Amino acid sequence: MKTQMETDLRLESSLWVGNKRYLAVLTGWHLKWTEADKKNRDKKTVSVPVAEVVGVEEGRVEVLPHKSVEDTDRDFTVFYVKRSNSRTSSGLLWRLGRTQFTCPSRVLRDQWTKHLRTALKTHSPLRPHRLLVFINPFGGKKKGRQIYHSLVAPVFELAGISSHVLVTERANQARDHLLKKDLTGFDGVVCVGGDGMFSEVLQGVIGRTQQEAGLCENDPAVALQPCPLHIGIIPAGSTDCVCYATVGVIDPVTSALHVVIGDSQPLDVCSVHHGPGQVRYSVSLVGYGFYGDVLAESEKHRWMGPFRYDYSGAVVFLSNRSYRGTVQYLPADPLMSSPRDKTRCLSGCGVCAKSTERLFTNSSDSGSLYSSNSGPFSNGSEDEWVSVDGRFKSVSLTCMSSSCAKSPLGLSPSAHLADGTGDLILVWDTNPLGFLAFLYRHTTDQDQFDLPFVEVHRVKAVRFALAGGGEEAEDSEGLRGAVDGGDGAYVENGSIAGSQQHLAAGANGQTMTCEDKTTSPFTCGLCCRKAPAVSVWNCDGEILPSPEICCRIHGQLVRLYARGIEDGTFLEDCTEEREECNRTCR
Ligand SMILES: CCCCCCCCCCCCC/C=C/[C@@H](O)[C@H](COP(=O)(O)O)NC(=O)CCCCCCCCCCCCCCC
Ligand SMILES: Nc1ncnc2c1ncn2[C@@H]1O[C@H](COP(=O)(O)OP(=O)(O)O)[C@@H](O)[C@H]1O
Ligand SMILES: [Ca+2]
Repeated sequence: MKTQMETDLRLESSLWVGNKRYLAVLTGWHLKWTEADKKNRDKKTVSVPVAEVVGVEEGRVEVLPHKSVEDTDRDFTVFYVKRSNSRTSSGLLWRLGRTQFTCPSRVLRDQWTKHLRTALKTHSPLRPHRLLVFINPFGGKKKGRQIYHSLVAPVFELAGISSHVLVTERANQARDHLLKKDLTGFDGVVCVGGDGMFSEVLQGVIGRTQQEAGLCENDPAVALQPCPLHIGIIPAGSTDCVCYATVGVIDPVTSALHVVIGDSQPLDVCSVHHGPGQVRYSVSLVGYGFYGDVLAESEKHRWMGPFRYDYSGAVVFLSNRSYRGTVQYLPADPLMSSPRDKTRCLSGCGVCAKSTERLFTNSSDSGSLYSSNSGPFSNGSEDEWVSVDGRFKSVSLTCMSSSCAKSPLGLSPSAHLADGTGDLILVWDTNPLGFLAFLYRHTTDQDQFDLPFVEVHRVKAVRFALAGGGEEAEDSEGLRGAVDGGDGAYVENGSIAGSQQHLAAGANGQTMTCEDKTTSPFTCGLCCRKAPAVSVWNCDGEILPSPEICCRIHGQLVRLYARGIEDGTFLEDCTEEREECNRTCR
């Protein structure tokens, strides 16, 4: 049955596109045009969801590279999202589609443009009108400014968005701006840069929301307030993992189009408490051991650009370190999903939708996946925690798949963007070949968890402590956890004598000079034969000063201008008529 709104907006006319006549129809939800003078079976219909119309302009208009308007009074131009199936990435590339229509009269032209604009307002309530844009001019290959001005700004302009652009002059400027300045009138914040830049915006937006709600964000027991400002990411960094995992491609135009049509993707956030009053937020990687060491090493080679991670990855791999520690985790409900279930979180994901229901319809949860009596930090829940200790090559926690160009399926391919859980990946000490196999599997579709020294758990919270309360004086294989796998062959590499200096460095967050005068404790595995006993935490590309942390996943704390990864194979089935499709074509 048609709704009143659909009936009111319906418009049907015979229009021209070039020298062909089309029957154009605007219903409540779609704009369609079908060739009029063809036999039935040759007829092609182009169908664009109103939600994916970017803008409507009078005249014959071109946009990229520069806007030009040929002002004729019977023409109008529609700009919309057009998909192309990119073979190199997991999602779909979006391009700006453009069709110029000619009407029989000016009156009809004005009717079309008016109806289309009304339909846009009605169907896309989240389209931004005013955006705050931060550009990191030094991210990735240092092309942030160019990317924004040549590819993104014209799309924003076409969609009638007014943008306030700030090119940052120092690290943390975007975060401080969001924490302190007047943000009235902005619908969203866009960051042009990499994961580090996104992380700044994340800290700022979450911090500001909690300040305004009068909540203490440093308290891991507090249910944080979801953020009202949407965040858009224009990828111009090194790893660009948050963009890749939420859109499926690294492409500034695709991301700009998600912003202008007001797409909305909720995202889980992990609060990482790393000392009294110290909190950071992460969405992709909280990693100790390998990923911490790679980040620490890579900071010395920033001049290499994105390649610094490959270089540092190889250096750290060759240094063959492992670290002792105690990991505790609070398992998530195993009936909801599992990190080994081989499903993927795609646009319109059912698991995330169930989580939205649980989060926002159950009032006793007061906006949190933790009810008051089963929360990880409330009294009486200690027995729900699982504890393992031993020697690890790497301990990682991710709230989402963390896919990126290096690893197209990511750190945890079945993780969900918005299910209120994270995946904890424990890689026990093993021989270098085993660890290389683990790393290598990230670049293929082989299961990196199907190895005897790897385990993965879907969790709501995690705690990490140095084994023996930070006293790294003894190194006992007896501390090894119950899970078998690592052969302990390289235990001597982590032997402690002589490495106290490095332990102090890790714990205080200071850079110290090792006995052999290297500048960082993280390279001493190569230069002084005695590896440090303690690694650092990599929190979305930021080194944390403390090795002892406590993490909690906050379900759907922020929203991005994105819609999750669109499944290209699905699209192939429904390019003609997309009426029934509520996933890719919504
Ligand atoms: C043998 C090939 C191994 C490939 C292993 C690929 C694993 C990739 C997992 C990537 C997870 C990414 C999570 C995102 C982290 C970002 O927040 C964060 C900040 O990004 P930004 O600088 O863009 O702001 N990025 C990072 O911390 C970088 C982590 C990257 C790790 C790459 C490791 C490469 C390893 C290469 C090993 C080579 C072994 C060679 C043996 C001879
Ligand atoms: N103007 C600036 N100068 C120096 N550092 C900056 C500036 N603006 C942002 N940053 C910092 O640069 C770091 C890396 O930025 P990012 O955009 O993530 O690039 P990349 O992906 O190459 O690391 C971020 O942590 C951010 O805080
Ligand atoms: Ca999640």
